[in-house]
Amino acid sequence: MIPTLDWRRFSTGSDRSGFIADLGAACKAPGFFLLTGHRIDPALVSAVFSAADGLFDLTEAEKRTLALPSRPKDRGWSKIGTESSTADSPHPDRRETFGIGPETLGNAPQMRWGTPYRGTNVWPDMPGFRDVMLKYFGAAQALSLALHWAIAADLGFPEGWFDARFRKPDASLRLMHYPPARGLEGEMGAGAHVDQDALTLLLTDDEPGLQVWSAEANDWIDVPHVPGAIVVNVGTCLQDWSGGRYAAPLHRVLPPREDRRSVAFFLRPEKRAPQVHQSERSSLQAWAPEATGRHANA
Ligand SMILES: O=C(O)CCC(=O)C(=O)O
Ligand SMILES: [Fe+2]
Repeated sequence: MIPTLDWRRFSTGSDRSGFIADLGAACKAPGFFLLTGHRIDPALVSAVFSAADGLFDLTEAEKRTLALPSRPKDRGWSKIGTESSTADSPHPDRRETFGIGPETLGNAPQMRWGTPYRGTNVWPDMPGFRDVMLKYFGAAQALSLALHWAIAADLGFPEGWFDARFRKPDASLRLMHYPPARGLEGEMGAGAHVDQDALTLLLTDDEPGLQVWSAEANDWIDVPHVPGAIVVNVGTCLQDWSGGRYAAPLHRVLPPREDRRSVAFFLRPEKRAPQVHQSERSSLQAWAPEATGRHANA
């Protein structure tokens, strides 16, 4: 149900047109695919998970020093139960998160005013943590930009169309830890939502929980964990750029049986709106006006 695509078909040129066609089909439905052959070092991925485990293992008092309450979701630590992926849900997400943004953007003067989604990173006092995260941030960003070359070809956009929009991409890395379910009514790891970015690259561990809504099946379907594969999904920004040909799929995370970890990399274009709830689709116009087609050269 969730297609697997081997990036080497595109990157080595062995089957570019086949890869582009399969990628396009996957982005239309279900809007999720597994990417293999991507050349992100498995040792780097393990190091990211180990560093994330180390962070979430800190005491609550230590983690509180890494929380940036004015900028939730984007940078720093966020405690279990403080956020909700689904609008107006009485059940907050049962997960703790740690967000990292682009270092360079964060240090620009206009980024220091507490604007939501902007700001400087906060780093735990843990040897190697920052280096590992920034190295993975760079690798995930490069891969997500390269995927857009194939996407441009599928959508019939001129070469470089996306490059112009991602010259200084705004992106973030979110480490997530879902504690085991307590079995309470309505409990959810992450409520049903669509991602408000162009593409999301997700690393999962082997604890199940992630599900995507399938219109075809008229049901939730499990997104499998395939060792070494990266889970990729379409966000609302790319959905709009594609004129609705691609779908930003609704997905959620069920409360896991055992501790579950995941690492999401969100790629967005340069322009960003003030922080809005994920359900407020009209807000897209504020940060990706070209997505509406009304500002073709924005
Ligand atoms: O943890 C996961 O597997 C997915 C999380 C997610 O969908 C998100 O943070 O947007
Ligand atoms: Fe998501």
